[in-house]
Amino acid sequence: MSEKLRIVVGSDDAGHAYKEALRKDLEASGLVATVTDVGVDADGHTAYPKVAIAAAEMVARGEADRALLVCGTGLGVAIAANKVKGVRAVTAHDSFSVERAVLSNNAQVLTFGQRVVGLELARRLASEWLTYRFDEASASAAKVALMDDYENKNDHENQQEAAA
Ligand SMILES: O=C[C@H](O)[C@H](O)COP(=O)(O)O
Repeated sequence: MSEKLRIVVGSDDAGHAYKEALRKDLEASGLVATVTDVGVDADGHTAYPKVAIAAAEMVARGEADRALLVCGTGLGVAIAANKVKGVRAVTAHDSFSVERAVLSNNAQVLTFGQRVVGLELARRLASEWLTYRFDEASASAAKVALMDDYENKNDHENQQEAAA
């Protein structure tokens, strides 16, 4: 098995219970090096974009390998995490999508909806997720690179416009 993963977990209040359960599973996993919890705590009411962006920024800075985020649907935290440059976040509630999120899309962020998926399925999907590693030599790598190219090109053009 590849190197152990550094994982950041986060949720809003709608995803708090699942985030707590998943964090405990991750902490007990032999495939995980570290778990960082960016909230919320039991009394927390931080809006989902703030938590998701904080977690995704840790991934973008290289402080975490992956993030596992939970909100009511999983959608809001995915949308917010995808605003962070270099981050690919997906919501996936089935086994095949979780596998392909890593092997096809090199997504570093997986999100669940506490109001959508059962807890035991979410726990199983998270444990499967830990076993996958993106293969930079695979045919999928060139497709992922197209997204990075687009993001970097836009960034460069925006910087040039700002400087003009
Ligand atoms: O995507 C958003 C989440 O589901 C969130 O937990 C709930 O958001 P809402 O309160 O705006 O419906």
